[in-house]
Amino acid sequence: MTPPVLETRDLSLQLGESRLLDGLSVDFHEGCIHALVGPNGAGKTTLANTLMGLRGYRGHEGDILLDGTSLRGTGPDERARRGMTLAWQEPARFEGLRVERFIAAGAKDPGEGRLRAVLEEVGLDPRSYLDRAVDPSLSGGERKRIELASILAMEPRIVLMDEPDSGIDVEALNYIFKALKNLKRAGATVILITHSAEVLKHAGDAMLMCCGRLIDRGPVDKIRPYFEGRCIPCNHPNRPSLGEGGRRE
Ligand SMILES: Nc1ncnc2c1ncn2[C@@H]1O[C@H](COP(=O)(O)OP(=O)(O)OP(=O)(O)O)[C@@H](O)[C@H]1O
Repeated sequence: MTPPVLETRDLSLQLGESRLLDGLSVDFHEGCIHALVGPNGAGKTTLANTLMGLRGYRGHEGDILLDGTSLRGTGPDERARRGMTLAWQEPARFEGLRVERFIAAGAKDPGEGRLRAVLEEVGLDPRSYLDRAVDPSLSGGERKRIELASILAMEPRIVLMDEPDSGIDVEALNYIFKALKNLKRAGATVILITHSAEVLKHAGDAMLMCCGRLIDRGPVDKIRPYFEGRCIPCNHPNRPSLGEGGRRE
């Protein structure tokens, strides 16, 4: 495997009383699609926010390295400049901005031909969408696809995607899978947060998180039992099958 592009070393994040990340050491590689899975509240989005250096997530212990260099002291703008991008569960709206300008804003090549191509790549007809406003008149799925188009246009090195399939119909999902394949082919590192066994199939490896910790990591088949209700035992406080002190009954 190639050296890691992005890695965390003993990464922990305490917010108030809660330890949201707890000693996470993980690495992410060029041209790989890494799935990040785990139950609600496991800390997946928190990890994505921390990797991206968002406000409120920078007071962590441990380190995050990009190309072997610590990202300590850098914010999301600097990380974006170095090729990192995050697609949220609920994409930002940038109310009123035209789709064309929204996509062009971060595009490596903001030429109209490229903007049209990325819209087509996510299955949206540029003739119908380039002039639309990014506002509530777009459906949730349309907004999500437009955000994905904007990410493709950025030609990022590292893409963090939080549940790219949520609110997406079957046809659109196929476009997302194609876009993932293209990102991988272009050498991007994709970190895919998902609750879907279908999406998991498109990853090269998977990481199972729970309670802010890395529980297991390996080929997708190793992690698949989690999706079949056969979770790897851990001390998740919300598990009904756990007795006092977090032990299995
Ligand atoms: N800013 C915050 N302050 C305090 N607690 C937080 C904060 N952000 C998240 N949490 C808590 O941290 C835990 C992890 O949340 P996170 O959103 O990272 O989980 P997740 O694995 O992405 O879950 P889901 O699958 O439900 O999206 C949750 O218990 C959440 O309530």
